[in-house]
Amino acid sequence: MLYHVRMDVRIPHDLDPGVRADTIAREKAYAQDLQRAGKWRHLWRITGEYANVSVFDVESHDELHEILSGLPLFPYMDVDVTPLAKHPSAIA
Ligand SMILES: O=C(O)C[C@H]1C=CC(=O)O1
Repeated sequence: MLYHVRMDVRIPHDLDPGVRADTIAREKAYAQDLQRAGKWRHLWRITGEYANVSVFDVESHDELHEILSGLPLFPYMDVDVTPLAKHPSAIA
């Protein structure tokens, strides 16, 4: 099942710089592991924003929820999920 996910990152300005750097480093490792596993199929920066659009390929709503809620930056994100279905005119 494919899902379009938009993540807007809102890290508080007063967060300890060490905690910030550690959280971002853990987020990167977590995201790259999921990409290698084929679960996180696309990851794009939205130009000019601390936000991304992503496409996930997972088995269920529950699996996606588990992945998203496990993001180290999850406490500092607004997440918007859109389930994707096949378009009848798509050729691939
Ligand atoms: O920077 C972001 O968009 C947030 C998050 C998503 C992947 C990652 O490494 O960080």
